[in-house]
Amino acid sequence: MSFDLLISRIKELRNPTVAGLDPKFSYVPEYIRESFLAEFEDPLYGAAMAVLEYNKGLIDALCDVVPAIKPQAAYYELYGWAGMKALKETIDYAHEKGMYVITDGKRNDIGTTMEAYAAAHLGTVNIGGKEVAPFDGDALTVNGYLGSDGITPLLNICKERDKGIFVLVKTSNPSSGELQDKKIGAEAVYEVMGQMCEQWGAELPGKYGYSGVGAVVGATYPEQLLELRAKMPHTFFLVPGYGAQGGGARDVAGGFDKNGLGAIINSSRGIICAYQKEGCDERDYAAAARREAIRMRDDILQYVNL
Ligand SMILES: O=C(O)c1cc(=O)[nH]c(=O)n1[C@@H]1O[C@H](COP(=O)(O)O)[C@@H](O)[C@H]1O
Repeated sequence: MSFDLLISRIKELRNPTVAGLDPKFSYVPEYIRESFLAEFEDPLYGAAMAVLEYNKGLIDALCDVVPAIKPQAAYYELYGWAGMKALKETIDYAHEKGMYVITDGKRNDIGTTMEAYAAAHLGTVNIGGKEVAPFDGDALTVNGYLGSDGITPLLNICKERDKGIFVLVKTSNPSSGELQDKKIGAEAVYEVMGQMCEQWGAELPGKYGYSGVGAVVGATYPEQLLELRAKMPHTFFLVPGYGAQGGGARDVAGGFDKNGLGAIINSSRGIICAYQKEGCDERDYAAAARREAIRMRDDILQYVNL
């Protein structure tokens, strides 16, 4: 009921990073796109299956180096029901290969509806007396700005099924300060949300000192990352914004504790589009992703005592 599983895998591979699987169709190598679109009459189905093939190649190349993947749900919803099938099969395939899965859904709603999101992504649904897990990710990104009603249903499921959540605290995007930096008394909105994460997490303690309620803090705000690390000692951070959004290894260093734990750094385009950046043969896309994942790991480990 915490991030113990994720942290164990990070320690085992000595790699505090996660590969974001945000498979925009133009990132999928042309030879895969063409073959799947030719095979299936329904373009949405063909596209979704091409994405799945691309993801499997990436997972095969990354699974012994990178502890986790973070599929971003938007890129699967894009292909309708077939995209949902691709998301589920991506999650299952990553699990088969020993990877931890953070479903990036940024879900939020009022209590009863949030229960449905929680059951869909982390829990089970009872159908005719049988408990079935629809997506079965290990963790889910969520928006906590609806307050406790939107978080409590997740805590129950995290407790029962050993899952975790990452709550948006200080996001990486340029306009995140429009609301998140506003002051409530002496504190910024993101600090208040950070304290709420610490409180929610008290119900889900973990053996490394980090609870099952994590926080999203962007690599593009290194000062806030450092500040929040000190103020949120029991909250594990998911740190997006490395690479394509301009964040570097020095920027993310403040997210870690003295044991080299406390954060996992995400790169999506940087890893999955590495072959385009390298300008190598598109058939080497998975090997290029692996090279970039290793480079990223070594880059970050310069600043992290893991
Ligand atoms: O929750 C997230 O993962 C997230 C939060 C945030 O503040 N900023 C952010 O970029 N993300 C996600 O992290 C990924 C970043 O992708 P790249 O910029 O390509 O590495 C995307 O899937 C974003 O949706």
